[in-house]
Amino acid sequence: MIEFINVEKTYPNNVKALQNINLKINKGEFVAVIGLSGAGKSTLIRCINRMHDISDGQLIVDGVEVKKLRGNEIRKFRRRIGMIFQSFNLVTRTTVIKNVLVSFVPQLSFFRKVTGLFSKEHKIKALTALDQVGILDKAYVRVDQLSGGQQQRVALARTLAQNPDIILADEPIASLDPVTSKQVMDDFKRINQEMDISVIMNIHHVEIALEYADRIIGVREGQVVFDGKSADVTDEVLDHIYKGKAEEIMEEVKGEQAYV
Ligand SMILES: Nc1ncnc2c1ncn2[C@@H]1O[C@H](COP(=O)(O)OP(=O)(O)OP(=O)(O)O)[C@@H](O)[C@H]1O
Repeated sequence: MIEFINVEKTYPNNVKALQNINLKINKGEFVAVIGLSGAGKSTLIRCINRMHDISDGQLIVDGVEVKKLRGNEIRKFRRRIGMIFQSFNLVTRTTVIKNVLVSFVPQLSFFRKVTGLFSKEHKIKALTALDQVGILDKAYVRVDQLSGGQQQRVALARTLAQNPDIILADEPIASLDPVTSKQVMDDFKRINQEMDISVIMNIHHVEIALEYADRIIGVREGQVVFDGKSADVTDEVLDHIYKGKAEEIMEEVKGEQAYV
């Protein structure tokens, strides 16, 4: 379980990105975090694996208080939490399987690190992960020959190969077309359901969030302003989460009408 207790995050430039966050996310949940740009979605997700330190409160992941972890403990902790980014973060000049095998590097002996020799067991794990996201046939293809959706699947396979309990996804479909986005979201859903891996995703596409996530966390100005089932998200709820944006659009429309 992931638990936020009165979590606050203030960046060094004094921007208060998170305030008074109290949340409990159970194992196996599929959660979408939605809200305006700058609302604090990325910060909220990135505190979970300590890419960002919280400024106050407690963040507890499966009984571990994240801010108390030191050095090697942080590396070990992060191995249980996969992270998927909008930009895939792959080495595009090399093969798909090598990109997945990279996830095992921290576990290798010095000899294997230096020689780049992966064990048979690691190779089987990497191929299994590629099979789980439907791109086993691409294992020996160079990443730069794949489509955006296929590249995101490689990133997902690299994460799966670590055998994570939690996957954090920061705008995973932001640079994909609608059809590919659906395919990648289907992968996330299947992984969530079949492997019981919690998925916490920051996403701009509200309709997709509602279609795939079981739970929606709405963030506005660093605070949780909605936390409930996707099925309970009405237009009024969305107005509340995106308050301010509607007025801005109306002003823009008015401005354009005046121009016309
Ligand atoms: N490294 C940083 N240093 C200082 N301020 C930051 C930093 N990262 C984010 N912020 C600020 O914190 C606030 C929350 O940012 P965050 O990136 O979490 O929002 P977001 O909801 O994910 O936005 P987007 O959808 O545009 O990515 C914003 O005001 C942002 O400018």
